[in-house]
Amino acid sequence: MQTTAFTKMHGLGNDFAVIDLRGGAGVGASAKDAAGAAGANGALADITDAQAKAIADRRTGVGCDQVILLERPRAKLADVYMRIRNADGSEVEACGNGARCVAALVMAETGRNHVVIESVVGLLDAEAAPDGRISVDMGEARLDWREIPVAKPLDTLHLGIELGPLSDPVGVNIGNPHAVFFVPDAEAIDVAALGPVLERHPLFPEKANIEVATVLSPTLIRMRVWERGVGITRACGTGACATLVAAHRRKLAARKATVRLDGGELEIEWLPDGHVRMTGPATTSFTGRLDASLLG
Ligand SMILES: N[C@@H](CCC[C@H](N)C(=O)O)C(=O)O
Repeated sequence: MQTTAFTKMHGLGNDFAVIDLRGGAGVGASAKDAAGAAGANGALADITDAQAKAIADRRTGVGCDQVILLERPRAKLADVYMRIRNADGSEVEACGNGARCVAALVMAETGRNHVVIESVVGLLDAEAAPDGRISVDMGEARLDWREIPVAKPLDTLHLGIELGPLSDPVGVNIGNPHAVFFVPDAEAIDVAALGPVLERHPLFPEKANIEVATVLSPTLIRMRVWERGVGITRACGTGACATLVAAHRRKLAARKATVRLDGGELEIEWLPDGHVRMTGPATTSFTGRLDASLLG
């Protein structure tokens, strides 16, 4: 029986099961090539919420924060189409660490050091940096209350909600919704207790990723994250982008800074055109095959 292949990858410990649904032809192949290719996952067209959740399960599945699906691109300029499912099975719009991992895979496949990833939020340009890290243009940071989104008209620089030691976050959308709380000491915050309550706060109709950040200097920010649909993760690329944008909007940081996460550091720059550039590592851990019971 044919089983489904996956690649286990991570960006600073935020880990993924990457499943290739392109029909085995790889990047740049024509539809004819794809149809004729004996791809490992040729028969698999999609996975359900329940299957994604089973794959992500750390006790009985592969174990990961997100399941990432690679599909054939829709846009002419793109090399690959990326879809993202959180560990709870929900499909979401963006994943920064995942984008670097997908870029690294496609770069290895094509031999190019510049690739374009398509997703539901648009086209993301990715480049290999000389030191081996991957730099991705994550698109424009969106700041209007409707774009976060929040439930009512508000200045997103001061969302005004509070819970315990956390208050008045900044709202930022980097393809997905984030609420960034600034605190004197991020290490002292009980993210595991506060994160799930804030994720589901009525102000966030699509829920939100919750960041707790301490600005250590204008170019260094410590950030911890509670990811929507997952929980605490060791790193969140879009969360790091949102944190830098929020810190700059609050006049706490420069336009370019290092964001220090549990799993390591990302360089983030909010460019004058409104786009956010994220630079960091992408690591392949191993390849494997899904147990058929996970797709049952
Ligand atoms: N780990 C990601 C973000 C994944 C999606 C997020 N949990 C959401 O629900 O929006 C990253 O690196 O950006």
